[in-house]
Amino acid sequence: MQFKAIAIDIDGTITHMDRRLSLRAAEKLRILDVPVVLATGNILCYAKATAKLIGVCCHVIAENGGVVTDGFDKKPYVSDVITECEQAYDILSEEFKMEKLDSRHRRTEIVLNRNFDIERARVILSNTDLDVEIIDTHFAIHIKSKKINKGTGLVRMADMMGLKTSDFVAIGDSVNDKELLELAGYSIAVSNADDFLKDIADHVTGEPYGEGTAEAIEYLVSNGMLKARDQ
Ligand SMILES: O=C(O)COP(=O)(O)O
Ligand SMILES: [Mg+2]
Repeated sequence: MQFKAIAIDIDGTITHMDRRLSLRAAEKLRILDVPVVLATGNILCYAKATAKLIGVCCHVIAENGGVVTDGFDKKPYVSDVITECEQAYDILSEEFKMEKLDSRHRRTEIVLNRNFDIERARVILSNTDLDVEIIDTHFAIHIKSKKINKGTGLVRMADMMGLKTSDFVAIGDSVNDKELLELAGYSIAVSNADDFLKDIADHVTGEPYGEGTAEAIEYLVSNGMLKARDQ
């Protein structure tokens, strides 16, 4: 089966463990002859800069699906879900000293340094009626609305591109990639991924991090599942 596009996570999937971009993964993505959608928990300007620097076009799902755009200079779609996240943050601040990350640029969720007791925070929030969850991607902790995720972002993006979510291959490493991998027509987890993600993926790479993604793209191209440009 040939797929029409790829949606791919950034941290832990096209990077090394320390978040340096894997140049091998970037080069493999750049030579694909299908649209490359970066799908990330990072903020929009970070994701757009990553797309620009890799040399792929402008399809970005940022903030775990809260922010979606199909053009570098277009006004993005921004979900209206920040208020509950702020209320959750205010409640948790009474208990923990927390450090927000990128807060000036983050529009739909709150991201925190991984330096407080998440389990305890989850218990506190479970005693409220807020429709939010706390997720830990191993890179940061997100207080996010349960109404959005990279899967809802993919539905929106597919619609904008005139595609179905099943037309996509998806690659990821972490809990915030679950819905993305579930909705894609074919899903790949890099070998450093959380075990539960490897269990739901159609294919798991032998190599970890960006090396795993480079391996995955070679596999997809050599099996006729994605088209690459002639070299
Ligand atoms: O924002 C994070 O915590 C991780 O980012 P990612 O979705 O690109 O892996
Ligand atoms: Mg990741």
